[in-house]
Amino acid sequence: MTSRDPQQAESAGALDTVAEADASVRAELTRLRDSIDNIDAAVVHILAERFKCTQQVGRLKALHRLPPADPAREARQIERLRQLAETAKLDPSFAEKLLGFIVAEVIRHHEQIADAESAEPARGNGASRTAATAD
Ligand SMILES: O=C(O)C(=O)C[C@]1(C(=O)O)C=C[C@@H](O)C=C1
Repeated sequence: MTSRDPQQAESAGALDTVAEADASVRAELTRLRDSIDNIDAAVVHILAERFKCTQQVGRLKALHRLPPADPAREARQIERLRQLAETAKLDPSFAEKLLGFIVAEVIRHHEQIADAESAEPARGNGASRTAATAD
């Protein structure tokens, strides 16, 4: 029940705001929200680390003219993640969708890196390839 329909909310005795709830309920909600905030922060940090790795993969792929996407690798990741999700009692399709969302962003980054590399191959990490093949 939400308080979006005031009439419905009133008939069910629903409250409009958390501030109106009992102090013990508010305390429990605060405790749970503190944990949610910690978990969200961990997710952000973990994702940031993952993107640091994938940026390096993107540079490596661009440098060696490898395609941004690797569907076979993705199929293995999906299979592994679905199994992990099942063990952890997380919806496997949710886990797959989440991975797909992240990987789509990674591929977009890889393409940007490859575009920059092909436009200016002597810049960035491309310099090492140029240096290695110079003279
Ligand atoms: O492993 C790779 O080849 C990557 O580019 C990383 C990654 C990923 O984010 O996990 C991204 C794109 C590929 O299609 C597969 C996996």
